[in-house]
Amino acid sequence: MATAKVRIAARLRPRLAGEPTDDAVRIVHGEASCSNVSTSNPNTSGANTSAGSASGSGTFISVANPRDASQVFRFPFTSCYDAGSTQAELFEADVRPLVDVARGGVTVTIFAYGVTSSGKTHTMQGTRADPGVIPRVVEALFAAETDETTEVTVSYIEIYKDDVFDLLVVRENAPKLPVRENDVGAVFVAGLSSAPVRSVEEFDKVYSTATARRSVGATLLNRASSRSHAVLTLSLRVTSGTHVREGKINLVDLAGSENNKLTGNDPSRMAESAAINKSLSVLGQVVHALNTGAPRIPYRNAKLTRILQDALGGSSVGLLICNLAPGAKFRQDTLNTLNFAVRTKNIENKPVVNEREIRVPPPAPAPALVPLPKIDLAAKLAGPTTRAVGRPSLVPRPAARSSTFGLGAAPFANRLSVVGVGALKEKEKEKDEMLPGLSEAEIDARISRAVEAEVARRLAEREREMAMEAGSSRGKSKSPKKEAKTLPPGLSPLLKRHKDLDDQLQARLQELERKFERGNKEAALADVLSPVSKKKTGRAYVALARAHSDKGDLQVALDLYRRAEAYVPDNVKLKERIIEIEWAVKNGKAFKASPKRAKKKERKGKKVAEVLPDMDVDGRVEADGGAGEGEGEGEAHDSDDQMEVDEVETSLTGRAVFAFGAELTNTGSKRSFSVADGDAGMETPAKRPKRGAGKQRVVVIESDEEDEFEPAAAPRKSRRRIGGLA
Ligand SMILES: Nc1ncnc2c1ncn2[C@@H]1O[C@H](COP(=O)(O)OP(=O)(O)OP(=O)(O)O)[C@@H](O)[C@H]1O
Repeated sequence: MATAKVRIAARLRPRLAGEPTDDAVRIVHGEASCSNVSTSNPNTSGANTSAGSASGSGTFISVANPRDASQVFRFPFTSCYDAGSTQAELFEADVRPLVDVARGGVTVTIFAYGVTSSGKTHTMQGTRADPGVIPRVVEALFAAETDETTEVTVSYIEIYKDDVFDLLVVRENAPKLPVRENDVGAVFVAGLSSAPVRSVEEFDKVYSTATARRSVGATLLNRASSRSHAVLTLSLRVTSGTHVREGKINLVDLAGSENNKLTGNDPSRMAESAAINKSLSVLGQVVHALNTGAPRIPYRNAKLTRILQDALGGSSVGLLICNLAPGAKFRQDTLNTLNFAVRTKNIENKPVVNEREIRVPPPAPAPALVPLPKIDLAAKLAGPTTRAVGRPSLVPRPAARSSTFGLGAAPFANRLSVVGVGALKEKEKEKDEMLPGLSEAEIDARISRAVEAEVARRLAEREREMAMEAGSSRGKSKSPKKEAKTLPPGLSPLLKRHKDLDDQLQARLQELERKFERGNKEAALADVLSPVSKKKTGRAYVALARAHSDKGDLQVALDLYRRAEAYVPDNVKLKERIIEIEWAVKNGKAFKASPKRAKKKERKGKKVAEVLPDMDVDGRVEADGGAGEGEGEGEAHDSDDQMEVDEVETSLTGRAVFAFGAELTNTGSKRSFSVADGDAGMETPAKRPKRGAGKQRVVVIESDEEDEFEPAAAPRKSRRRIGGLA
């Protein structure tokens, strides 16, 4: 399958009671021409003649610049839904086609993104009276009239404060689940349960029970605000004749980015908010890294991005629904959301079709001279002779959580299956050597005896080993006998072996978790510091790292730079430095940092340095738009307003330019843009014209292939929030 870009649909929610009416954010149906919309266009919403929604090259979202009323930003997307749009319209135009894609054996990920209270849950879940994407997808799956049989299995997780919980089990019994990667690199949630559903009603039951477990809380902006990201996965197994296709639909309701000044969050909500904002920030970094072709994509920096890895630059087909809240109050958030959408739009996935043939075993040829053996069907069904048919699934299948042996069960099962495979091979051998005339039951009985003998032999061997180990450690251990006595009386050797394997596995897992915790300690500390403290700490580490790097002590420098990264995770320049030093260390090369520039305060006076505390990776103060190395993206993320840093970046020429996606992508044609009324908008703040001076400028933030670029201008932006360490 060819590459597929992530599709974007933007939806503006209606004004809620009490919200002021203003035109800060609008969907403009220009020359919207549904007639010229082709359904083959990857970002086309299809024929949609409703006044409530629109698609086509003339439709755009218009947002007045929050800092300069004379500017209007335009975001031309081909799927734009205004406040009057219905759930059915969005579903029919943008979602239903993807249901068919999933039925074809592809993984589809649909995620709702937007500021808190922008309508994500309404869009994904909806209400009984006005169902959203999720119930409609399920209905479409079961309503499909086809000769194929579709089996649907549901799993449902929430990511709450960067921990993954299974929503299909009651919270008291739901431990945090680890996210793991299988040997082909597919990410999965280990120990996640799933439930087969055979009808809309069955799904409804499972879904509504699980949804009630989701973490929801009231904020000033939303009485029922989602405090977690929720990922509902519908796994499809479509059988058509001798072919099976395995597709998946991930339906993601992200928690909304939050501005704590508006949400009025209390301390516990603030902690949730920090986790939400951090994971969304990592999502932004992933998108940015993909767009800039970065060598390392920071999927691992948050569980959310690890889980969505396949949807972002992976093998799935993606649809991003951007939910927008109307009005000037949310204008900055709206710009951030649209900025994110523009960048996401350029991500290319390489969808993979999971299809295989069911191999039906050929009928055994009848022996010419030998009488046909009598087949004991019961023994055949009960015995260990069942053989796997066809290739293994391409979809990772974590161990079922229902096992009484918990995490230890999987490896034990594997060991047993090793015995089983051996037995099967023996069976084949035996079968070949078998005198004709033996019945299937007799063959199976022999096999069973062989398997039992093998199991008994291995257990005895293991027992002997354990006895020897116990003997050799008797002198060291205080009371080995006592330890042995702690085993439940009458525990069979088989169960003992289970326990050993369980213990070994648990110890290994704990060791891994400890390593992971150690690795994340800095990040955890960084989470609780204020933005200013984070920056200061990051700066201190950078200065120290620089000193070591100058001394040629690169390994220590690298370690310190990495620690700095935990405090300023978005600093592009710092990341680059880390990569450079990693390379130097790996290849045994010397590393020479660029010479330090004069500090800002030395150049412009101390006062300026104090009010512009941004610095580069080596601890230098960054000039305000001055020539230099300030290509790093905004780094001054804080939990209140972290996405603001995406708005402006300093170009290599020292001019402020948009970071609204298009110019950051690796599609050369979108890198540059001009300014409507001269170059004024591109200048540094000192050179900017006064607000409102002259005619209104229109800035087109991104363009679809069919859209023409219009003049652009830079938004006014407090540069103090931006510069950063790089
Ligand atoms: N298209 C719509 N039509 C009618 N009401 C809507 C629409 N979109 C959102 N709403 C209403 O707006 C409010 C906020 O919506 P919702 O809870 O879906 O936001 P959210 O983005 O999921 O918020 P959070 O991130 O805080 O969970 C709700 O009362 C919801 O019913």
